[in-house]
Amino acid sequence: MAESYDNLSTSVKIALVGKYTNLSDSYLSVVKALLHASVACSQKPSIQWVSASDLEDATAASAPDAHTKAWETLKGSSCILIPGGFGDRGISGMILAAKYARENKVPYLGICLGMQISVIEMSRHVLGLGNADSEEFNTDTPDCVVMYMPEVSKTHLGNTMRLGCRRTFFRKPDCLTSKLYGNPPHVDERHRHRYEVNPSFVPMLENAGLQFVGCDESGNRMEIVELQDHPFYIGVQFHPEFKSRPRKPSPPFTGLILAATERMRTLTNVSNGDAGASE
Ligand SMILES: NC(=O)CC[C@H](N)C(=O)O
Repeated sequence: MAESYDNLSTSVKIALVGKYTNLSDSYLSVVKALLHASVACSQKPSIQWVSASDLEDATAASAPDAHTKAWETLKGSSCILIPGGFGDRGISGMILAAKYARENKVPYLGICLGMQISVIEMSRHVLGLGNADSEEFNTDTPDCVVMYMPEVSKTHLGNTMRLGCRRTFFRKPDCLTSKLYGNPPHVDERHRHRYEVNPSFVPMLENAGLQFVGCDESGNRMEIVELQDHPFYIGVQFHPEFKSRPRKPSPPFTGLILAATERMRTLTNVSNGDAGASE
C-alpha cells in the first residue's frame, strides 16, 4: 500500500467542509476512507479543509480574507464532502456549500449531517420553504424537514441515538449507490444520529429531483438520497467511513473520487481545448 501510494503522480482535491476543521482528528475515519478510495482510483487525496462558518455571509463582513479564501478553496476543489456533526455552528455555511455543489454539478457526498444539509438546502432553495430546518437547530420551524426520530437502543441502555450497524434497503434498485455497492438488495452500515428526514416531505422533494433511494425495513427512515440530473450527488444517513479498509474502500467514497477524477479530466480537457482553439 505504502509503495503504491508513493508511486502515485496525480492528486485529487477534496473540499472537506466542517465545523472542526482545525482538528483533523475529529474526521480521522473520513480522512482514512478518502485515502483508501483515492489510492484505489490511482490518486493521492489532497484534502482542502474548509471551515463552514468562513463561507457564511456574516464572515464576509467580519473577516473578509477568510471568507474569500474559503470560497476560493471550495471552488478550486474537484469534489465536496460534508461529514457528520452535531450542533448548529457552521450550518448556514454547509448549506451554501451544498447549494454550490448542486447548482454547479460538483461531485458531492453528504454523510449523516451532510445528508440532512442536502434536504434542508433543497427544501429552502428549490421547494421555496425558506424556513425549512432540522429540529436540531430550530424546534419551532413550520417546515421541519429533518425531525427527531430517536431509537431506544436495546444494547446501549438509556441511549436515544440510532447507533451501530443497521440495514438499509434499496427502494430504487437501479440507483447509482446500489451500483457502487455491486447491486445488492441491501447494505449494512453503521449509524450514529438522532434526527432523520421527515417522511411527510419525501414526495415533494422527490418531485423536485431528490430521490430517496434507500430506507430502513419500516420504510420510514430515509437512509440514502441521490439528486437527479447531477453527475454525482449522494447523501447517506449512515457513516460509510467506518467500514472502509485499505484494500476494501467504501463504495460511496470510491464513487466520489471517481466522479471528482472525471470532473478534473473534463475541466482539464476543456481548458486545453480552449487554449488550442484560440491559438
Ligand atoms: N453523526 C451525525 O452527523 C449526526 C447528525 C445529527 N446531528 C443527528 O443527530 O441526527
